[in-house]
Amino acid sequence: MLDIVHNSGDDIVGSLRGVSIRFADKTILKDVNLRLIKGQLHMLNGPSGCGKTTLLRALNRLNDCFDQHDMSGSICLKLSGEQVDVSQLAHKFLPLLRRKVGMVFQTPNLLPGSIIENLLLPLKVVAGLNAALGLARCEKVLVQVMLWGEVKDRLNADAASLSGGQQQRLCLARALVLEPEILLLDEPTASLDPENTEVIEQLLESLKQQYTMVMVSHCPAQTKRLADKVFKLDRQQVFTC
Ligand SMILES: Nc1ncnc2c1ncn2[C@@H]1O[C@H](COP(=O)(O)OP(=O)(O)OP(=O)(O)O)[C@@H](O)[C@H]1O
Repeated sequence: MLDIVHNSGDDIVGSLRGVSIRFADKTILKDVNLRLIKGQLHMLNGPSGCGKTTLLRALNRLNDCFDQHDMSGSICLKLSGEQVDVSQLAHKFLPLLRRKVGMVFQTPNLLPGSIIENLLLPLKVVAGLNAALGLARCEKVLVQVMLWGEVKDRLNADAASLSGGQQQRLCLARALVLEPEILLLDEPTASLDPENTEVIEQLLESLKQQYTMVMVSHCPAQTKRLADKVFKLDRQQVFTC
């Protein structure tokens, strides 16, 4: 079913048409059609194992990392003002796609190293930026994720010494430092206590206008607090609420 929303074409930053995804002989999603609207937080809900993470990963082709994966249909994203058919992108463009479509995972997955290295390394490897140029950008994103005040005096400390909530904010900063346009968030508060969950939720609320977000959540209250649009996944289909 096509998501019928009367948005001007300019507002649509993503269109999935007839997307089906299989792992080996198991169909996970079948003939999915949906639209992503600029600056909105789109929430994916649904029972465990229904394919929420699989759908997220399709948007930046992370499912390609797994064997026996097969996808058909088209996923068009508007990136840097141009329509890109993600499903047809050659492998050599995937690092650029993943830079523009950043992802934050359920549990913080920091790189081994210091706080600042967690930001400078992706900047160097993915964006080719040297440390001198990168530092200003690191400060900007650490401010953006409300972490600067807590880490500015210990940027060279081991990132693993941060609390769980701080680590998750650093993971968000690591995605933001690459200047993405779309953010994929896979249950980003699942491993956090209520206090840290609230901090991350405030943060996501503040990022809404600047980024188009697609997020997975199992929590109805969180969905109510954050979502501009809800997609419910069930029995291989996606329904717009
Ligand atoms: N790399 C993979 N190889 C084979 N099967 C996979 C792979 N990734 C996911 N699956 C299968 O696809 C189905 C959907 O998984 P997915 O992780 O997308 O569900 P989910 O809705 O995010 O679940 P949860 O809410 O429990 O995190 C599951 O049956 C899972 O076992």
